[in-house]
Amino acid sequence: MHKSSSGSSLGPGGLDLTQSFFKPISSAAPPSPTKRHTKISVVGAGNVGMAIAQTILTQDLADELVLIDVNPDKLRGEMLDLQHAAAFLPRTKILASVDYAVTVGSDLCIVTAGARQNLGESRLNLLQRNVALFRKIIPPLVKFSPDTILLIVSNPVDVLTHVAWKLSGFPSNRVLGSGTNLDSSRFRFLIADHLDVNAQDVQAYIVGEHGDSSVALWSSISVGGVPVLSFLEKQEIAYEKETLEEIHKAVVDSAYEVISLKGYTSWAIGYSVANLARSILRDQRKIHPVSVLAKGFYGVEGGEVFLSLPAQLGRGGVLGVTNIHLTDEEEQRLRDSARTILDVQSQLNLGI
Ligand SMILES: NC(=O)C1=CN([C@@H]2O[C@H](COP(=O)(O)OP(=O)(O)OC[C@H]3O[C@@H](n4cnc5c(N)ncnc54)[C@H](O)[C@@H]3O)[C@@H](O)[C@H]2O)C=CC1
Ligand SMILES: CC(=O)C(=O)O
Repeated sequence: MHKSSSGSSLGPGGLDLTQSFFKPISSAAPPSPTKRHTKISVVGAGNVGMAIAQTILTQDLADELVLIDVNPDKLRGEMLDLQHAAAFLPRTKILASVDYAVTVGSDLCIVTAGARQNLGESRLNLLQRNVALFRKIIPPLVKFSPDTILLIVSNPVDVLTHVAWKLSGFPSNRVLGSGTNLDSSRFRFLIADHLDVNAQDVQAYIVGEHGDSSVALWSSISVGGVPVLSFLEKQEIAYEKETLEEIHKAVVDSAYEVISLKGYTSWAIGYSVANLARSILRDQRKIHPVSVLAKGFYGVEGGEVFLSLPAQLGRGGVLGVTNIHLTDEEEQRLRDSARTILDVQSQLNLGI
């Protein structure tokens, strides 16, 4: 007997044995109409797509998980490898295809397909190669799931989130990029390590570009509810501005270092994106630094630009942007980061 990818139990000769194994209970209540069936599609079954897929499975975030890629052998291999873990995981139907029809009715589409950085290469350098792919990826996703939320991960993530927004024709609340959710986790890890506390007790945001021009919001960092910089100042404890700059530089250098050591980054982005998927699909209304349409927030003007700001996420996608107090210097750095992205974006002619 084998279990088909559609989930039915087939005996020899294709005989459907489901009815023989189970006597239906006629009085059993039908499935609750309030329990939604949740479907997530992941485009790109590479290092990042598979790290996201496996985290989604272990965290029980979807009833149905779909993988899409251009490489059918890799795709089927990955699908089978995950399906073979069924006995150890919450029940999730796993499908894979090169045909986007399989994504129909997805609640969330996560795009990880595309070129990744070579040793020392910047994220922005990937732009032309990945825009060409997005022209093939976004239209069929939209066709089969017109009500979906698009979560972009491929780099350069901020510009590609803008491209996905344009190509989809969706309202901006339904298109976001994973942005600096990952950078902020790296930041929290480094601060926690420095202070020997738990990273989950550190509230700290990196905003702006997911890349070299990102901005660390030092003025709003708190640990266990204690605002760190004002605490040090009140206690007259001296700290070096250079130490802060070094921690931010370590965040910016993180991806370059991991890529130089193992060739790509995957586990942290897997957890980061699964964390976003949970907030969206379970309507958690949590605040995450993610790439959103930033025009008009924090003095960002001069064009339609996506970059990371602390945003509240729920079933409707991006519900709002929180109004954290920024120092003049932080606000200026954020505007500079927006300018960096806009300069790159201005080289694109999407013709949309
Ligand atoms: N935003 C973030 O924080 C992060 C973003 N990334 C980015 O994620 C992307 C993927 O990285 P990896 O998974 O390491 O690369 P990878 O090379 O392992 O996987 C890319 C996958 O995309 C597939 N692909 C190529 N063209 C496609 C198309 N037209 N349709 C569907 N699939 C297609 C390839 O067959 C491959 O399986 C890169 O752009 C990378 O820079 C990586 C880590 C973190
Ligand atoms: C590759 C990448 O964008 C990252 O790990 O931050």
